[in-house]
Amino acid sequence: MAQVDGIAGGIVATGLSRSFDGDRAVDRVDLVVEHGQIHALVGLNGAGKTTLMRLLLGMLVPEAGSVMILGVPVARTGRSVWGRVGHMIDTTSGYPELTVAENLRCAALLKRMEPATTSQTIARSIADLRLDRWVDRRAGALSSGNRQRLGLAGALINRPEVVVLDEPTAALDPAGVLLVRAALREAAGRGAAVLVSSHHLDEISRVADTISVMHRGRIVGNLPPGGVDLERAFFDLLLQIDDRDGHRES
Ligand SMILES: Nc1ncnc2c1ncn2[C@@H]1O[C@H](COP(=O)(O)OP(=O)(O)OP(=O)(O)O)[C@@H](O)[C@H]1O
Repeated sequence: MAQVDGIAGGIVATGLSRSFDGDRAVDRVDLVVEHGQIHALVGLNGAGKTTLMRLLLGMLVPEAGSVMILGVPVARTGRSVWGRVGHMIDTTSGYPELTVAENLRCAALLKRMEPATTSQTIARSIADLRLDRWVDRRAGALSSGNRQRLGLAGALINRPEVVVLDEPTAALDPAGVLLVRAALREAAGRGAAVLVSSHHLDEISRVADTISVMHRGRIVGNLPPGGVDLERAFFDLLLQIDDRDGHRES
């Protein structure tokens, strides 16, 4: 288990900041995503959730701060670490010209999975995400919800120890939402550190162990998982922060 200054975590971020054109998208964020936990990130459009996830995964370089993934500084991670991480940041996942089955074979290859078990793993993954009907369809010709299912199947194919999913249910039907919920529980249940963003407070509250609220690039507080009237608690927190920082709009 990754251990940093006494903090155990699949992901440990400290003081992360990143600006675009002089505007702070992520502002001095500290975050720990522990093994066996589902950590949800909620916030308004433009709050900085995707940018934070990109920083955590080394897709963007921070101006300040540091990230450790599975105990290794993100800038120094190699294939051995990335083979233990699964993520879905873009909703248009997968190579559009390849079929569902071919995309999953690519994902398995990139994760350096055992060739002997790859076919079995792909079959399991297709069944888990209920993609059976679409195995031979090109990713580019899938509906947005099935494309998202394909992205999830690819992200989870190697049973990763760290999972980062940006709005994994955004395009999904109610059946897909249930599958994601089960997949998140399964991942955390076997000890993975799971970070997931969502705009659906009630839905995320059913699975999350921790709900962090992001606002104007900062993590400004937590919501109680399973709590009642989370929307109200969410907006109360944002108003309180805006009042404190002089951002209140009349
Ligand atoms: N590549 C980029 N170039 C310029 N600005 C960017 C870039 N990526 C993000 N931003 C800006 O950073 C801020 C945070 O965006 P981000 O996508 O991280 O928010 P978000 O919380 O994920 O939003 P949403 O809920 O709408 O997906 C926004 O003001 C956005 O316009």
